[in-house]
Formats: sequence, structure tokens, C-alpha cells
Amino acid sequence: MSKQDDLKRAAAEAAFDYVREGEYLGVGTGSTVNHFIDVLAERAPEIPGCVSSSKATTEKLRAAGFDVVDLNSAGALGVYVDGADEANAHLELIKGGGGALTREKIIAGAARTFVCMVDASKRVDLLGRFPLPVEVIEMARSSVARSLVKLGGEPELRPGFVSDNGHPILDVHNLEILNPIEMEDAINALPGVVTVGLFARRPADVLIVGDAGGVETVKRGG
Ligand SMILES: O=C(CO)[C@H](O)[C@H](O)COP(=O)(O)O
Repeated sequence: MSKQDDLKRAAAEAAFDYVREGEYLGVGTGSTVNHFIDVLAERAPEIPGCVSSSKATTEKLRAAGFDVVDLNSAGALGVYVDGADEANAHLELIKGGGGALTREKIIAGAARTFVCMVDASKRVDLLGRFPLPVEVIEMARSSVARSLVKLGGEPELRPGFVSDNGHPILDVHNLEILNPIEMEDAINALPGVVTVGLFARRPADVLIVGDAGGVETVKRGG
């Protein structure tokens, strides 16, 4: 395992403390989440099942022996555990590097507690160094891209990629995100945008950071 993988695994182990037995668990997507699923498989909590944010996560959860149910049948969701591409001090995030941003935002929005795991390299003062993913309806790809340029970004079509929902993704480079809530609202308002990977209206509640010196847990407003 690489050093960064060790940090992701450490964050995933710490995130396990938030799993509540008897409750459905929301599970995100990505390499940090894959470590978390490994931890789940090892510790085998008594949960009725999981709500998954992607086909890849569903496959891995099922292979580990967990039931995966639709969000509609899970009822109110307790905890959602996921990774992120960037996190600021307010626990606002950029997500969607793995392309699962739409389902991730839906599940995060439905959950009581959103637990986000990152390695220390992902903590930033200002969001936006990581290209901001925007999932769009195919016919709106160019018009949304022009609007994103007007907002100061440089959108690039993610090559050869289609989301689990069947949509392309624009990765927006060099966007100055001084006010994440305003930027999220502005991009969401563009016709044809399915989801923007800014999680400012629904930030994490708990950020677990794997660092060389150990794991740090940061709580929103705490
Ligand atoms: O938002 C995501 C997927 O859509 C991931 O959480 C994000 O890309 C982080 O991935 P990783 O844990 O592999 O670094």
C-alpha cells in the first residue's frame, strides 16, 4: 500500500465508529470508500443493508456480503460515509472525481449525518484547485460550458466518461470559489446542469482526516 493509501485506510477505520447497528448505511464511492468497505467486511456490523452511490460501490458491497437497497425503500437514512476531492475549514467539499456526484449528493442530502474521510492532502483553504465536476444533460453540454466560462472557469469534457445516470461530466479548471454556496447556486441554476460537485449547501458534518501524525476528526461548527 502507498503512504496515501495508509492514510485513507486509517481514516476509513476511524469512520467505522460512526456506523450504527440496526440502521441502513449510506456508502459513497472511490478509493477511500473502498478501504471503508474492506473495514466493513472485516468487522461485519449488524446492519440491515446499505444505500449505495454507484454501481462500483454496489458491486463491492454485495461481494462483501451486504444487502444493497434503493434509497426509496431505506426510509430515513442515518449515516452516510464518503470521501472527497477537497475539503475546506467549513467542511464544504468538492466531490465527483469518481463521477458519482449526483447520487452522492442525493444520499448526503437524505442522511442525518454525513461523515467524510480524506487524507491530509485534500484539506485546502480555498476550494477549486481540484477541477470542479459538473454533470450535465448531453444536449446542454456546450451551452453549460459557455456559461461556466462566464463564471471564470475553464470547463473540459471528461473524455470517454458517462456517469451511472448516463450523462457526461465537465471538469471545470481554475475556478475561483470564494463563496462556495453562491457558486453552487449559480451553477445549479444553469439549464441542463444535473449536479455540481460543490457540497456547500450540504457540507460534511464530520471530517475524518488521515495524516502522517494520526487521524484527526473535525466536526462542523465544533
Ligand atoms: O466524489 C467522489 C467520487 O465521485 C470521491 O469521494 C472522490 O473522488 C474521492 O475519491 P478517492 O477516495 O478515490 O480519493
